Amino acid sequence: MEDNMAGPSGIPGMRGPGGGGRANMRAKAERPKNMKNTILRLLGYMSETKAQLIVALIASMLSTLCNLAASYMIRPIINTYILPVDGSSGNPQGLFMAVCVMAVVYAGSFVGMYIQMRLMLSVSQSALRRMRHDLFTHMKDMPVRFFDTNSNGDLMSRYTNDIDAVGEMMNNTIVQFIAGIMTLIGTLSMMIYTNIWLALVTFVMTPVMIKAGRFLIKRSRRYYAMQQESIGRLNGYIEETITGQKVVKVFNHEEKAIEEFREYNNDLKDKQINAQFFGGIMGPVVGNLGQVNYSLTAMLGGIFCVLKGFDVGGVTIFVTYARQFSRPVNELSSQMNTIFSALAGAERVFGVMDMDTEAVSGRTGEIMPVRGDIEFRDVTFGYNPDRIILKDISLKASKGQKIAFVGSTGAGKTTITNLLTRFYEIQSGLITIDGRDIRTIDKDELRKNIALVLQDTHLFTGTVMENIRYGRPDATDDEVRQAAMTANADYFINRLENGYDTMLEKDGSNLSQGQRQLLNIARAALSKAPILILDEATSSVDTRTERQIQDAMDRLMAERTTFVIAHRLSTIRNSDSIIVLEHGSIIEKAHMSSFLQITADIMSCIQAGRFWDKVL
Ligand SMILES: Nc1ncnc2c1ncn2[C@@H]1O[C@H](COP(=O)(O)OP(=O)(O)OP(=O)(O)O)[C@@H](O)[C@H]1O
Repeated sequence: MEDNMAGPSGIPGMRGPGGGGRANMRAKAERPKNMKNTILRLLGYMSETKAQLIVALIASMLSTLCNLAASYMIRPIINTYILPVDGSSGNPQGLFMAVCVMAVVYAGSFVGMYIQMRLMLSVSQSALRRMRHDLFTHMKDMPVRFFDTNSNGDLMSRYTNDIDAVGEMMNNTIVQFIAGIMTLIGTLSMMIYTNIWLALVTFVMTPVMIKAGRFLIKRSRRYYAMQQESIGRLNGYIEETITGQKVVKVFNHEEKAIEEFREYNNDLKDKQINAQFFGGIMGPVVGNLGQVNYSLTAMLGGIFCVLKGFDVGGVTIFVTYARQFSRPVNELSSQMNTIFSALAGAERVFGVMDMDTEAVSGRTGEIMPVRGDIEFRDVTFGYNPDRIILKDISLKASKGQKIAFVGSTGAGKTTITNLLTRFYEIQSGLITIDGRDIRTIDKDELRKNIALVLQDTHLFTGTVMENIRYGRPDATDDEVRQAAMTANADYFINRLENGYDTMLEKDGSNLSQGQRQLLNIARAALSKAPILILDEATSSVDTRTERQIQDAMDRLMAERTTFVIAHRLSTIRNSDSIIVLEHGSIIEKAHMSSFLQITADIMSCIQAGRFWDKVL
């Protein structure tokens, strides 16, 4: 068996249909992962329940020994009570007693196996719980870039397929593997002890069996890694299609979706056929070689009995051992399916755990108050260093000012806000808050000072009250209600069946779009953050709701330094300055100092950019 688990089994950046992670996939595939390391890390996870693991191993060892001893007891039973070597007649009474003793020894083997199975369940489930916990806590600290470039389905499959595969291995395989090796050694020793010449037959057959096993293992290992990858890709695609099913339907993309799905599905089928074939064939191939071994030893044993006076009891136990010997080899090789699936899964999980997280302190409690003066100085940025998105951006916002960003789609408005929150780091230039370089401010601290209202509202499963409280977990019920009033949401919440205790279904799908936006605003209103980022919703709602939302946003912006990605003329008019972006550069900055100025500025903006289409 080779140490290196080659191939793309541990590819954390792999993405489904979008393909964003393919480059990542290649990069990782170049660096083969270390199988030994993976096993050691998995053992590390099992060490929490070390005592149980040790007892399970001892129980398994006792079970194997009892099994070997019980098998050996057949020899004296035959030679003493059935076909006594001294030629006397059999002894049924003695035989009964001896068989009873043998049954007790077999029962010992069963009890050992039972104890081992029960303990291993607890060992493996504790290890899996820790793995899931570590993966989840690590993932929460991953930078936004990680989630932008990995499909949800692919990430979800780390928690499902990959960890399940590891669980399957921990539950059964490890003990079976160790018990198998022990049975192998024990059986071999007993065979040598019983008859060295017959044992030689087995010795000759063993390398043949191992060689055949190794060949198949090598092939199936590669296909197993590919199968896991393919599952991740398929999951990613299913997840994208399910979440975007409204879009799929409305654009009549069902056929196309089915076609693409078919591709991924076929790919998985091909990979699975290969993986299962090479994994599954291993058992029968090695098993049949074992049968050859069994027949040869039976034949030779018979000849020895006739010609050399070898005892019948000896032959009987030898053929039993010969059969027993092939069983662990057979079992060990068929366990390889599970083992490789599990190791490929574990490598994918560890792959994510080994990725760099954002440096966050995880500090909770009071936030260090900032005033909210923001400055961008010659900021240049690209999501990929070779494709610059923002060029030399310089702007200033004093405490409480509202800056409206306008510009055609893809101009870089959202990107500016991504930099202020440090979801992405700038390549050059400087961003300061109250004169402090934001890179010197802890990310947790920084983000606690920023409230964010995004276009796509995200509501969690829970009550309305809990969802608003997400903005500040320590807020009292009264404060939540107050925030809902500020957001103009109080009225509609009170009319819900259970008011603030109404459970929101998946992502608030039992609310209207306008209501979801109002809850989003309420959440930000609850936060005491002095800086606000507002991505104004473009979706149209009825005029009354529109007015309510506008009103709520105006109240939200009061007293806070606000960056608003503006889509409404009213928002632009109420801003202290507007910044027109085009292809990542500021092409116009206009300050709203007087009515005349407003008109002039808007006119110049119309001339400067195509944003007017959008504003209207
Ligand atoms: N996560 C990302 N990875 C790589 N490129 C990105 C990413 N997000 C945005 N971009 C690119 O950055 C550019 C600016 O995008 P941005 O989202 O800032 O535009 P925008 O002005 O907010 O557009 P819109 O009004 O349509 O929301 C676009 O060309 C886009 O393709």
